[in-house]
Amino acid sequence: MAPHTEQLTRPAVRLRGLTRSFEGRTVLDDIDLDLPAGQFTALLGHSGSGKSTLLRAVAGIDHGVAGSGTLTAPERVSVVFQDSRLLPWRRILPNVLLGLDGRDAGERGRAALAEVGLAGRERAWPNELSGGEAQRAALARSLVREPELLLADEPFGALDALTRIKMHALLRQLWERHRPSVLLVTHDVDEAVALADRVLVLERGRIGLDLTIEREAGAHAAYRTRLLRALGVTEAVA
Ligand SMILES: Nc1ncnc2c1ncn2[C@@H]1O[C@H](COP(=O)(O)OP(=O)(O)OP(=O)(O)O)[C@@H](O)[C@H]1O
Repeated sequence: MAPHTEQLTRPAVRLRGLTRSFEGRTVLDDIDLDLPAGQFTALLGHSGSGKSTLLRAVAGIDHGVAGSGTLTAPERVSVVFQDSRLLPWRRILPNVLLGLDGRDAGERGRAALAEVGLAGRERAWPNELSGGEAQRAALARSLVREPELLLADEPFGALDALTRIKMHALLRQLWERHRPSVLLVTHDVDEAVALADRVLVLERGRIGLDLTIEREAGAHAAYRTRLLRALGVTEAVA
């Protein structure tokens, strides 16, 4: 996977006037959004605010949903979900390689597995992996396709807190190495601030806050407070 040094000027994704409704109820209301190439963006919002609907629209997998708008997105898009979606009847390497061909596919699959810390587990069955390992395999399956855009819908939502922290470090490391544009859907404010360079807050069908995250020591708490306020959340302990 060739790292590129592209400037953050050419948008990888351009959405214009995106509207989506279910049974007459508008979930996304005339959204315009540019995701610059190589940027790591997190999308925060309350449950039901339309985060997954927006991600599916960007992925082009919301056929049959009522709506309008235009989308420009790269050709190579990978999607990771909360559940690894590994096929239980295939070993890990064939799962990672699913639908790929070419003489070097096996080698690339092994390299991707090594990169996510699963070297030596190529012949394991999905049910032999822990939840965290299964998500590592899902990341390898995405990476081996060399995506220009990586869409992740709460990929760590089902993991325990410690595994989640390790996965955060892994995802950030993979992003730094390969620089795909990333859109990460999460409802975890700390996850958004820890990983992303830009955090969007979705509310009432619109992007209510568009926050650039500067990686400075000690800045995390201030971003956290600002995002919680935007979400209308009060913490029990100040
Ligand atoms: N296929 C569908 N048919 C009907 N309603 C839907 C459909 N998909 C989503 N919705 C509705 O659209 C709204 C937004 O759903 P969406 O899954 O995008 O929210 P979300 O922010 O991702 O929520 P969560 O954080 O709980 O996953 C919800 O009210 C949901 O019930």
